[in-house]
Order: sequence, then structure tokens, then C-alpha cells
Amino acid sequence: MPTEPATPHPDAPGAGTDLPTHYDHCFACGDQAESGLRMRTSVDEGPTVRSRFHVSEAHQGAPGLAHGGLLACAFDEALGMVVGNLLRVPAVTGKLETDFRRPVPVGSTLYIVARLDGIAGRKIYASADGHLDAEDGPVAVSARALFVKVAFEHFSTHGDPDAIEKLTATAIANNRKWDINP
Ligand SMILES: CCCCC/C=C\C/C=C\C/C=C\C/C=C\CCCC(=O)SCCNC(=O)CCNC(=O)[C@H](O)C(C)(C)COP(=O)(O)OP(=O)(O)OC[C@H]1O[C@@H](n2cnc3c(N)ncnc32)[C@H](O)[C@@H]1OP(=O)(O)O
Repeated sequence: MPTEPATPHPDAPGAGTDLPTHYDHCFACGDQAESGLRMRTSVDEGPTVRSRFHVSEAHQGAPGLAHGGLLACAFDEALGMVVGNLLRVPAVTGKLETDFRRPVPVGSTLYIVARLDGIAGRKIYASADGHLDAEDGPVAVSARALFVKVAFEHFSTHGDPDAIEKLTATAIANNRKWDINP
């Protein structure tokens, strides 16, 4: 199947919109996740979002440096946010590739810009760059991902159905519509 450009959903939030956390207990963006990454994300021009991750002592691998797995988590979140919020379809990460190009010290902030690259049937391609300490800082980490569209039931069948029901109710109450079922 040919890869086509990824066009944002007509109801997708516009540039400048600060996006809400998608789940309070999400390790990457939730306020309830102890030692979580507490990431914040907003929509930018193009099919892109911008996310910020402040690296704390709780995120270390080597002394004074961010753990690579947590950096991958931050990219999974930013990429998931660009897919979920701009395309408005339920999707899960099938593949995530990261390039660690510079060390990311504790106390630094990673400014991640994530973009939609294309769609081929259920497959959604996205990529991201993480700039160190400034929007135009040097790229410390970059990533590419394949997301796969799933039926909404993926989350209720394999995850916590009660939590999913509450999430859905909140999304409807906030007029956040989702295109479900691939
Ligand atoms: C997290 C959301 C909470 C719920 C909210 C609901 C809505 C969402 C709303 C907003 C979301 C906003 C933000 C989200 C932020 C962060 C998101 C984090 C996302 C994650 O962190 S999520 C956890 C990790 N993730 C998994 O837990 C996936 C486990 N996995 C599976 O559940 C299956 O594995 C699945 C479904 C992936 C595929 O299974 P399947 O049976 O449905 O489909 P199939 O295997 O046929 O694949 C179809 C086509 O994708 C190709 N394909 C698949 N996998 C590939 C790979 N790895 N490499 C290369 N190609 C691959 C095939 O080759 C085929 O391609 P082709 O059609 O060309 O043959």
C-alpha cells in the first residue's frame, strides 16, 4: 500500500493549543504518576506538536545523565500525542527507533518536536527531534516510529476497561471526538 501524506483531522486542535494529558496516570504526561516525566505538549504549525521534558534526578541512568529508556519514553509520548491528537484515531506504537546523539544531563530540558510523516492503511509514520535546553538547541536525540491504528476495544480488552470508560466520558464531555475502529 502506498504511503500518503498525513492530513490532520478537521476537528484536530489548532496551532497554539496546549494539549491536556491523555491519562492522569500516564508515566510520561500524567500528574498522578510518581517520578513521571510530567511532559507538556502543544500543537504547532504543520502536522507537528512540541513537547517539553525536564530531566530530574529521578530520571538518571548513569550518574547525572538521563536514562536512555526514559528518553525513549519521552519520544513515545511526543510521537503518540502527534498521532492521537492530530489524526484523532486510536493507535499504538508498533516500532520505535531512537538515535542518542548527545548526553542529556540532569537539570536540562529536552524540547521535542514531533511530526506526522505519512500513512499507509493502518500504519502511521512519525518522527521527532529533541533539542537540548532550547527550541533551537542542538539535537540530542531523534526518533522514528510506526504506530498502528487499532479498534478502541484494544484498550478495553487488553487494559483497564473502567479507566478507559472514564477517559471516554471525559473526552466526550470536553467535546474531543475520536474516529474509532480502523
Ligand atoms: C495510550 C492511549 C490510552 C487510551 C486513549 C484512547 C485513544 C487515544 C487518544 C489519545 C492518545 C494521545 C496520546 C498518546 C500518547 C502516548 C502513546 C503511547 C503509545 C504506546 O506506548 S502504546 C504501548 C506499546 N505498544 C503496544 O503495546 C502495541 C502491542 N502490539 C500490538 O497490539 C499489535 O502488535 C499491533 C496492534 C501493533 C499490530 O497487531 P495487529 O494484529 O492489529 O496488526 P498486524 O500485525 O497485521 O500489523 C498491521 C500492520 O502493521 C505492521 N506492523 C505491526 N507491527 C510492526 C512492527 N513492529 N514493525 C513493522 N511493522 C509492523 C504489520 O506488518 C502490518 O503491515 P501490513 O498491513 O503492511 O502487512
